[in-house]
Amino acid sequence: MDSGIPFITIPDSPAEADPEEVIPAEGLRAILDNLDALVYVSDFETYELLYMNAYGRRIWGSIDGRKCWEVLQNNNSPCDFCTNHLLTDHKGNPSPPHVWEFQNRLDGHWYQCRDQAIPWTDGRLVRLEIATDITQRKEMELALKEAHKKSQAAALEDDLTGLHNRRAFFELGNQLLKQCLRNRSALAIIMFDLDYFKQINDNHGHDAGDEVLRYVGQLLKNNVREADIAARIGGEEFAIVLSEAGVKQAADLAERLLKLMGETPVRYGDIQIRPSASFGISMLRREDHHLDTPLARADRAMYGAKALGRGRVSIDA
Ligand SMILES: Nc1nc2c(ncn2[C@@H]2O[C@H](COP(=O)(O)OP(=O)(O)OP(=O)(O)O)[C@@H](O)[C@H]2O)c(=O)[nH]1
Repeated sequence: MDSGIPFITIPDSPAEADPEEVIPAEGLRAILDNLDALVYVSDFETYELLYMNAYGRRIWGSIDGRKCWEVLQNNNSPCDFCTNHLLTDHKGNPSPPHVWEFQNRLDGHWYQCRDQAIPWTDGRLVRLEIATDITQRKEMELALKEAHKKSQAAALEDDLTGLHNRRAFFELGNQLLKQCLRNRSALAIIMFDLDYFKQINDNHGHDAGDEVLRYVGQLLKNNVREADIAARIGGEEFAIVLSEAGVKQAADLAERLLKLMGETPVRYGDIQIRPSASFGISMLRREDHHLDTPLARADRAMYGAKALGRGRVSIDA
């Protein structure tokens, strides 16, 4: 089929047309074929393509005897996202244009489509789509969204260890606390502080100290459940919120972390550092309404562990 349209008139129908305003087919074809947009027309019932401008024919070739879904998507049946049903009302009259965005499954390009039911030259209603390629804009939007997500994540992440930072610890920890209060389930807090960390810095340098902190971060990532919150809340201070965990579970985890610190040394150049830490544990109480309160009890217990000689776990009574 020739992709040109016979005489089309502006305004509405040939009957009302002023001969002065009739645009010859060549003129109309020139306009449509030079648009930087895809324009096509298809039959509502048969999906047969009745017209496609040069923009589309350059991509998909001849439309002769082909259906829109064969040409545009290389499908064997109508597209599952076809919008034809949105283009007429329940009486079968044209609805306002439907504007939407979609990604072509064949070429991956994004298009903004403006779909509309219009009367065709023989009077029947047909589908008109005008689609503009918005791939560049879409890619920019997606890149921006990704960057936004990353910057949001970075604001909650501790740069050195990749653990949650202090802000994230309180934000997420308080959410967990409220959930546990609502469900009347247990919640445990572990807090620990590395022992004699100043000496590590003094003896081996600040970079060696940083390596120890990274090592502790990795230790927590490997041993703390995803549902729990592990954070670096100060220079050499860490804390973990364990949801639905009792005191024994928390003490077991603290003992395991302490043991692992002793067993697997941190390698820094040709030296090995075996860090140690003092742990304090507290349990959520019904009257706690903010993480500050059980954290302060875990902190007290931790100083108890320091006072008792370090490298141990102390539980808030
Ligand atoms: N390398 C490194 N050191 C840090 C960082 N943040 C804090 N520190 C150091 O951590 C040390 C903490 O020292 P102290 O508070 O005296 O604690 P400690 O030496 O661990 O002694 P105890 O806690 O009593 O066992 C200080 O020397 C800080 O400079 C960091 O990000 N990197």
